[in-house]
Amino acid sequence: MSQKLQPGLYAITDNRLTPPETLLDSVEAALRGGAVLVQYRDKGSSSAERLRQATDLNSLCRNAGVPLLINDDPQLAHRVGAAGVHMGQDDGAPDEARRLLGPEAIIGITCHHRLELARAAKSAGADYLAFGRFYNSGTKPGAPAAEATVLTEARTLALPITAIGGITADNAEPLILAGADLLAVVGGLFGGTPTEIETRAKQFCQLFARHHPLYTHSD
Ligand SMILES: Cc1ncc(COP(=O)(O)OP(=O)(O)O)c(N)n1
Ligand SMILES: Cc1ncsc1CCOP(=O)(O)O
Ligand SMILES: [Mg+2]
Repeated sequence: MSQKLQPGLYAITDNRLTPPETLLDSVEAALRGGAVLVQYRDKGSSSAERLRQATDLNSLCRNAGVPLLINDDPQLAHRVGAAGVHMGQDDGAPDEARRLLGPEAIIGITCHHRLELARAAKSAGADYLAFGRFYNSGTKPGAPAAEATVLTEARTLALPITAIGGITADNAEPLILAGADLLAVVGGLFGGTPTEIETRAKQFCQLFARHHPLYTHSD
């Protein structure tokens, strides 16, 4: 792994499953359950609402000692002092995000199922490479499909590897065994009560404890 990132559960928020009224309680529950990284992903809210939510989430995550990344929006990450940003292939230039956010920032890049995108992401200064979707996803049904073998192949790039897309505690094990360091999860984590979210997060952590050689988180 890297000094910036620990292996484990990567919790991603969602307008539908973590609406503004439950956002903080839901993320707090995921953190209690052992999430090691959080992404604020909001495709629907106004920029004022996004600023408010990102600011609140940043305080929550900072207090928990867990990095918060902002999806798509380096400017918002900079404005709230978040730990970094996640960028897709159409979300702008990673080197501009790096200039804005600085060398310590965490920049993750979507690579779909393609190693050539992963190589380019590494050259562009990515801190992790994100592959997926691995299973059917209610959150992003149209995302290109990937096979677990790409996780194993990407190990040669020597960067932390994230898997995403339809992941639940029941189907996650093969992805960790294939080489995922982080499992990025929306629907398999959020929704329901804080107790349910915490329980699901703990189930992911148990999988990491069992199968990831570098997993150290303890509760
Ligand atoms: C960890 C992680 N991996 C992939 C994505 C997808 O990013 P992108 O392709 O830009 O799609 P949107 O999330 O912006 O719809 C992600 N957000 N996080
Ligand atoms: C953002 C994204 N990119 C590829 S699949 C996906 C959605 C992840 O959400 P879920 O865990 O609910 O499938
Ligand atoms: Mg994006």
